[in-house]
Amino acid sequence: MIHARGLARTFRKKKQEVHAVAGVDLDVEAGEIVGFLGPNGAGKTTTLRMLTTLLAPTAGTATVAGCDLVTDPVGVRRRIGYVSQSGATYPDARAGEEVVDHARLYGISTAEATARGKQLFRELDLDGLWERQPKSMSGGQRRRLDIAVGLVHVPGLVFLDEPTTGLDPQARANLWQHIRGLREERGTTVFLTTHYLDEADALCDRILVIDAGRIVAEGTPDALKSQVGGDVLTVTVEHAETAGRVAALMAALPGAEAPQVLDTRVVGRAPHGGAALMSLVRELDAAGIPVAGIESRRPSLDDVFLDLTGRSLRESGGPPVPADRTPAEQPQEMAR
Ligand SMILES: Nc1ncnc2c1ncn2[C@@H]1O[C@H](COP(=O)(O)OP(=O)(O)OP(=O)(O)O)[C@@H](O)[C@H]1O
Repeated sequence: MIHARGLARTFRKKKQEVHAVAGVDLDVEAGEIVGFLGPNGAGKTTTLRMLTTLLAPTAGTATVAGCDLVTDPVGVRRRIGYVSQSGATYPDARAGEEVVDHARLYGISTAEATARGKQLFRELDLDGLWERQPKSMSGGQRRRLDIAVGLVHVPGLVFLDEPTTGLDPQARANLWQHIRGLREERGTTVFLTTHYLDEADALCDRILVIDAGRIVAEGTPDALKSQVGGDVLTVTVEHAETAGRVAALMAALPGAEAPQVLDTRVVGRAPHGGAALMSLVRELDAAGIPVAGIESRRPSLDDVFLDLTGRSLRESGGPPVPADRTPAEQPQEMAR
């Protein structure tokens, strides 16, 4: 459904070139739900804007929904839906009109567009808002309206740029259900960006991780998590001055990696977390170190992220990487 090779986009900013997307290869098969994850400024939106023909690539080739991105952009546009981060509805129009007008652009009759629009309003919990102006809707309602607009022409491939940002947990869960339903009932392929790791984990068949304009990992959520060696051990000490001794004990566990000390928290990784935890508890006890909490957990997608990008996705927000610096030279935002 999407096949891109060497896709790249460079911007000039204050006399400096920024390789927003620096040669991306990606393949998305029909019927897949694929999540595109990366820290702020990694190149997600730029990639989406290229794949949806809104931005010309500076290099590379791609076919999207069977059409060549560069030589047949109209063919691409006919076959896709795109819900941008900022949305595309006019604040003064009527919500229902927006949906119907969008469908009409795709040659759908007013009657059919209205029926589809009303069904989407029901599914997305927008019932009763058909006549409402977007400017008087809540942020979450407007987001769901954007999504209704992006889906009303029943595209075979949908691009969603952070679809659930600003939605409350119930609205997010509804939308996930709707996205799964699109795939199950209509075989729709979905390519989405998100900052929510639980969303990527719960919804996506496969995840692509982009950092500094390059794909740095891809796989199913489980495969990515199993790449992270060992379980995550966290000990919270009562007095920060004892954290160093705890880190030394943790580092001495069989197969452990160098732990991090974050004030009163010591975080490390070791294989077989349960057994490692038991032996750590014994040693802490023997050393007489007072502990406020101790836990072992399976690695999460955030741990995968931290491993791959040196940053936590939740706390990312770093500056763009100038073109003359490699991803490895990117400033590390968070102490590891
Ligand atoms: N029109 C533009 N002109 C100059 N630089 C740009 C432009 N658009 C994007 N960039 C830069 O390209 C890089 C990638 O931006 P992009 O918006 O694709 O990142 P992103 O991964 O979508 O980030 P976020 O998660 O914050 O939305 C950033 O450094 C950004 O500042």
